[in-house]
Amino acid sequence: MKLNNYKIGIDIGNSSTKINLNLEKTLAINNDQLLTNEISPDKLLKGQLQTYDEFLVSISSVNDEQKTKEISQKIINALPSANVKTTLWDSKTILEISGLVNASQLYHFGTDRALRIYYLNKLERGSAKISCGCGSAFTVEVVQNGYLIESCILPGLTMQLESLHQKTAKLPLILAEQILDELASTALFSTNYSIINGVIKSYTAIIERLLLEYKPNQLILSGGYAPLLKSFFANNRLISATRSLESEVLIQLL
Ligand SMILES: Nc1ncnc2c1ncn2[C@@H]1O[C@H](COP(=O)(O)OP(=O)(O)O)[C@@H](O)[C@H]1O
Ligand SMILES: CC(C)(COP(=O)(O)O)[C@@H](O)C(=O)NCCC(=O)O
Repeated sequence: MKLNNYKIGIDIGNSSTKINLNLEKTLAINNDQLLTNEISPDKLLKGQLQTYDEFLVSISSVNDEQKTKEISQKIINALPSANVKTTLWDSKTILEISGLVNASQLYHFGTDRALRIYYLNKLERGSAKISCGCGSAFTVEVVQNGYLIESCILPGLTMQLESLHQKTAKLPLILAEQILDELASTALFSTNYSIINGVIKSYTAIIERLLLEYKPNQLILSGGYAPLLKSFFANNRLISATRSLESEVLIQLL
């Protein structure tokens, strides 16, 4: 008899953990909050628990072993104890099964990057495909015809905004969530305008350059800041924002 499976993808980033529930929805929970509070089973599955015989949990993490264990255990504890099967993925395994030709050069990559490369390399061949991870860090992966051909890592949006404030005497702290409101209300060339303009263009200029250089037929922004960054490109049909791409791929790996 076939078991009635419920699949859960857990993508543990540097700031937050994305919990994908059976490809139906994704919860994003701050790691510090996850570590200090219990997760109620109801928050996780809203009473759907009883209808499933088996929970398949697919986990990846860019954190150390201890933090990864603590975070995943918190989530697993919120599931019914019977029939929970977990798989913890590492970058080497993800890249090997991605079929990427130069996979063996990339085993040091973060698992989030390996999951995006896996996704890009399963798309049809020919044109370049590009992913940008827009989370704690901003990363770029360019895949074409089975090879990774470009890679960048730079500070993420919050990291840039916080470091400008913390490492200078006079620059204010701007929160990522305030960017659109602030741009709409601040005076042209104000300090806030200049900070936002500089930080956002550090990403959009890279993206424009990638579009020119590699002429991709898809450029996928993922991570929490993906929709915000996409809003700075007027109607570019090649650019999409999929916040929970990595946790969806984790479910596809099962
Ligand atoms: N699906 C989501 N919905 C709402 N906010 C999200 C989502 N995913 C991430 N975020 C938020 O986006 C910001 C960047 O986080 P994220 O992309 O998860 O970075 P990391 O992978 O480095 O942890 C965080 O404030 C996080 O809470
Ligand atoms: C680059 C990263 C910090 C991005 O992490 P994130 O912003 O998704 O939390 C992470 O993928 C990582 O630690 N990578 C290891 C080095 C590498 O990918 O080359």
